[in-house]
Amino acid sequence: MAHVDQEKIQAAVRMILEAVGENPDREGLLETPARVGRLYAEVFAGLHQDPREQLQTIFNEDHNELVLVKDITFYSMCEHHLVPFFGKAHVAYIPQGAKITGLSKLARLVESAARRPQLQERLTATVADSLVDQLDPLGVAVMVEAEHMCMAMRGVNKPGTKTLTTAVRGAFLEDSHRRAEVFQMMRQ
Ligand SMILES: Nc1nc2c(ncn2[C@@H]2O[C@H](COP(=O)(O)OP(=O)(O)OP(=O)(O)O)[C@@H](O)[C@H]2O)c(=O)[nH]1
Ligand SMILES: [Zn+2]
Repeated sequence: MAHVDQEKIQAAVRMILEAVGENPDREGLLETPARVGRLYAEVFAGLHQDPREQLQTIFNEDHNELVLVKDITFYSMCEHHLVPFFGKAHVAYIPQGAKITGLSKLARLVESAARRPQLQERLTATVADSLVDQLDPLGVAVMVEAEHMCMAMRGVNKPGTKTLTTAVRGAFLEDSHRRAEVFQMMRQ
């Protein structure tokens, strides 16, 4: 809850309720500004973190083959409309120099990068670049599949669309076979 000005959020939510023609003093809405304040503290908790900090657990294990954690569910907030986009991230890397990280740390990395006003492309690139920075791996491949509520419930009104973004670094960039293989494993 740190770093979030609860008083300011509550005043702002009250103003939004008034602006849309609601009565913020009716019984059902009395606690809403406080609830939204707590909600924002949670969904924007990554904003004051450096996602790379999630990768501080490093094991000395000489495994120079693919590591892939698939189907990491995440919820993020579209920075244009402040409504959710959500889906799954698939994170792969090929370690080198006997530097591997804890598997859960890959999911924590996605969480940290997602919990802020975000773009899907930036989320994808941030996950890939954090791994490059912290582990100096031979290669990194990240794929994110998401549905954007701003496309589903308003605007173009197209529920059910899926947006896929990728970020590849190192060996996956240079070797099209490796890249095709890892993308196939991610989509299986
Ligand atoms: N590239 C990218 N675009 C996104 C993402 N999230 C939302 N958008 C898009 O951001 C765009 C914002 O477009 P604007 O024309 O400024 O806003 P708008 O009038 O609300 O646009 P519509 O959604 O088309 O109604 C829309 O096309 C959204 O689909 C994202 O993660 N990446
Ligand atoms: Zn949006």
